[in-house]
Amino acid sequence: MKRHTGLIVALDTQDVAQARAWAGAVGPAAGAVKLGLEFAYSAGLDAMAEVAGGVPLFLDLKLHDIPNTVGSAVRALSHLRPRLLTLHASGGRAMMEAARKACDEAFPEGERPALLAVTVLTSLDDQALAETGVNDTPRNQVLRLGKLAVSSGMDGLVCSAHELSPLRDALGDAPLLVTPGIRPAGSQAGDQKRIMTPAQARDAGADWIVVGRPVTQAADPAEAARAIAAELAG
Ligand SMILES: O=C(O)c1cc(=O)[nH]c(=O)n1[C@@H]1O[C@H](COP(=O)(O)O)[C@@H](O)[C@H]1O
Repeated sequence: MKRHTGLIVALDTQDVAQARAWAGAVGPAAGAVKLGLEFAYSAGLDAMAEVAGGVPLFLDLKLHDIPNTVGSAVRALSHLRPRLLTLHASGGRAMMEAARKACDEAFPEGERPALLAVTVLTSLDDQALAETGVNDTPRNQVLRLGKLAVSSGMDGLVCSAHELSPLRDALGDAPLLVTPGIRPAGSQAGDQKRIMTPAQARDAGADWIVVGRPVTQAADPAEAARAIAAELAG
């Protein structure tokens, strides 16, 4: 199946004016903008909806706590009306089910965010994952957590593009698969370990790619976002 792959730009900054300027610049090329922990802890949650403006908001708060706390946190976020919301799959089944229930109860039908379970961070390679006590490859751990997350009611997963093909084989077309760790040819990997280019991620079956620094640190972020959108459409 030929799949449409959209671009999400990660606006990682503490500066509200900067985030607003980036959102305006990349908005025409991006299907959504992502605001995460750095922005939330500095500018606050209400600034997130304001900064996104008319662009759909990916609220990347990576919730990870006991079920009661995560469920309550999801309820407390409902006024922000994000399109996508993250939590950690490693929080376990009961935590994800509590998030699902809270989301279904607190958000009106048709305005519920897609709940995305983060599997294995794209900054982890085999060795770094082993140091956390997981004696398996990132690929197998992503598959394990991905199956758990989908069977716990999650709408999709955050994973690296390297795991897309085994996830599609195991879980089919339905789950939204969202891949950070995307680096256009020639750009710096930085702290990302499991990386692919936009076109490679598209061909492997991503619904969305998430790109931050290669866009926001470019001389012309609007042009960088346009070039990635063009690569995805090509
Ligand atoms: O949940 C995420 O969005 C996420 C998960 C993950 O495994 N890896 C990852 O990089 N991210 C986020 O995706 C963005 C990637 O940014 P760049 O590395 O600058 O392109 C950051 O905002 C990360 O917080």
